[in-house]
Amino acid sequence: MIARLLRNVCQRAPSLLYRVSLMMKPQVVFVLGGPGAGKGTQCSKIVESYNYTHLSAGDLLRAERAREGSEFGQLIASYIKEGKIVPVEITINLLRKAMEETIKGDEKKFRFLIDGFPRNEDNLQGWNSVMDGKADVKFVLFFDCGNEVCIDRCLERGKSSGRTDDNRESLEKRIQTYSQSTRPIIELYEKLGKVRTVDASRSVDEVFGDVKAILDKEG
Ligand SMILES: Nc1ncnc2c1ncn2[C@@H]1O[C@H](COP(=O)(O)OP(=O)(O)O)[C@@H](O)[C@H]1O
Ligand SMILES: O=c1ccn([C@@H]2O[C@H](COP(=O)(O)OP(=O)(O)O)[C@@H](O)[C@H]2O)c(=O)[nH]1
Ligand SMILES: [Mg+2]
Repeated sequence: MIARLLRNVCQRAPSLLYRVSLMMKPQVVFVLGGPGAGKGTQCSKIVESYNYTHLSAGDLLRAERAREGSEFGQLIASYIKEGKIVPVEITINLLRKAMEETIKGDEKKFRFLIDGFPRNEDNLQGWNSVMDGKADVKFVLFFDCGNEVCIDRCLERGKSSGRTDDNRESLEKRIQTYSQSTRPIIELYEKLGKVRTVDASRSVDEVFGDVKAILDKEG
């Protein structure tokens, strides 16, 4: 009797598990750090080995800027060049849509690396008002890197990136925005015990070694 019951449960387990996975709330890791700290590079490496979808807020904004007929193209272009942070109403919609489309395409894809967001108080408020209760922020993966290294990496990237903001003038503004607006957000999460910090000034592989240790521990 008990054996039959157990066999029944075991046979049904895969479908039960599948149903549970359908109900999974999106699990989010915010990926933060200065311009050029290596957020995008490390996210690309993470998705090769872990079950995460990488969403770069900057990439989504650049795509929206390039989209024909976008009512926000001009605004986004000027904010990016000036190193300012785009009003959250625009960014949060792009992020929400990207998350929804990912989950719609495959219900098992509910883990997200949200790269380069939230960058200021406005971003955080926008996230909380739109996503609160709809997604869990597991932790912030913080790529800690000195300003000089960040600037050098972006200038090097600027030789081939075609980005309008990988130049000295924009970079000075981006670094200022990072110090004044983004660092306080990281500190806020730090107080909640939600920041996992990696020394990002080392080689890509050394940095990734620490990232793997964090992800393996966090599950
Ligand atoms: N650990 C590293 N050491 C040296 N160069 C790096 C490292 N990580 C990334 N880079 C390079 O620095 C530039 C910025 O990296 P990227 O991942 O785009 O940073 P972010 O997304 O934080 O701006 C890129 O040209 C990238 O190839
Ligand atoms: O949530 C975001 C993310 C990016 N940006 C803008 O996009 C630029 C480039 O961001 P990205 O994350 O691509 O730059 P990175 O830090 O990776 O070099 C920023 O300086 C901002 O102007 C923004 O306004 N809101
Ligand atoms: Mg990036």
